[in-house]
Amino acid sequence: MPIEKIHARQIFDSRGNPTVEVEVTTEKGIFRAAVPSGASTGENEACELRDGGSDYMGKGVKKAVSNVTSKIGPALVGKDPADQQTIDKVMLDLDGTENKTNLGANAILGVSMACCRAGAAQKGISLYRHINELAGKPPMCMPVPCFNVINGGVHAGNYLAFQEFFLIPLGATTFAEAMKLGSETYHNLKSIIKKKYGLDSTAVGDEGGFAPAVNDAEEGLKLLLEAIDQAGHTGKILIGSDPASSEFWKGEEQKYDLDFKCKAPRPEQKKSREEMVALYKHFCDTYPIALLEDPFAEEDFEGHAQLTAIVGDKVEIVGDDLYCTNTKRVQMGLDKKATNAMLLKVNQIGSVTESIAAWKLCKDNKWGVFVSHRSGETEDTFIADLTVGLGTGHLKTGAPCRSERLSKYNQLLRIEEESGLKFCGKHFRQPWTLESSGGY
Ligand SMILES: O=C(O)[C@@H](CO)OP(=O)(O)O
Ligand SMILES: [Mg+2]
Repeated sequence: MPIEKIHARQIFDSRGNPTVEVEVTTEKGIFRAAVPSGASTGENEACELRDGGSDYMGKGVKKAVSNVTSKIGPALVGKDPADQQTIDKVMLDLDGTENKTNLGANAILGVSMACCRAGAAQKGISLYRHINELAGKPPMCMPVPCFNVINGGVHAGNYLAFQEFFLIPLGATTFAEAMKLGSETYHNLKSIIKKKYGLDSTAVGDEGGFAPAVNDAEEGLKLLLEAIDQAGHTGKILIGSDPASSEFWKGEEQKYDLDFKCKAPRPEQKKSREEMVALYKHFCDTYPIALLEDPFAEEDFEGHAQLTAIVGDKVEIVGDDLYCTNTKRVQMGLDKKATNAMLLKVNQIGSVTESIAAWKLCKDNKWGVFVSHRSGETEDTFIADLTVGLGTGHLKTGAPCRSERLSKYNQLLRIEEESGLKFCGKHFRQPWTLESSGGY
């Protein structure tokens, strides 16, 4: 049942910016996918093609849409949607550039994900099972949802430098229970923030987490512990953070500026790499931290490696901007022992096949893979199925509120109900031994 038609349109993401939506038609129906977009983007991400000019503040995606309808569509009509590798290869060849600057990673990814859905329908199986087959059938399990409940950095209007603080409900026994732990703690956090900082501090950032006027990251960590305690879930929820530190790295001074958003920056908040290593070590020694993502800037492999050497046996150190879901960058990280995990964002690399390749490189080297949404999201739920299909064991897709975040969590509730797969929380820490969890 070959592809009959490929259509695309401009829709809007959760920040109100234009993005690409693609529809692939086969005899089985119409299969749709929408492309997310980041704010704290890595330098090495594949090209997100924007129109420029004055419409939509330059952020229109009409060119990418037209690349789908006028260039990609004609090249893929008649092809088998279940043959993901060929679909993606045709697009990469057509684009012909290293970074997808010709057609746009947003155009290519939209088609790639929509074809993946069409391929699953053609085989008559769920999307996560189709992805699992594309990946060579690794053991599957229900992932630990990492809820980003405090927002800072470039995602929020407070002065907090660190971008994300996660609740990691490892003590749950099912995905549904993990949702309960996350949701109850989120609501307790709201009441604590309201009492301490006032009602206006309960406004939320781009990913649905609160954006209180805390003084520093440590105050954020303490708020999480208080909320976990007040919710009655102490011992069941660990914590994590994505400082997204490329955003506050001052290259000219070789310093990390933790007051980069403050009107009156405090001199002691400008820290060297070594001071940052010491700060993270203090956090890991003092708080139940299971994961740190992008603790150092995107070219600071050395800072990452120093931290991984010290805390990597018990804390997952994840490279996001550092790798951009790109096998070449991941290989650099492997060679330098920079981290012990990679963040997987499908639009950083721009196709399903290349995302699976990055996952495989990590898996073969016993690294964790942490699947992620973008701060600009749509109601598309693709990453929920991707996480289960690859058996990555954890994902982050924001707070347990706002529909563009909940659409993924809700899809995982459906998958858990349909599949009966086990929740793999107990395997969160290194060594990463999903195989022993008795997955699918
Ligand atoms: O840094 C991140 O990990 C992401 C997602 O949380 O943010 P953005 O999409 O803005 O890059
Ligand atoms: Mg990140």
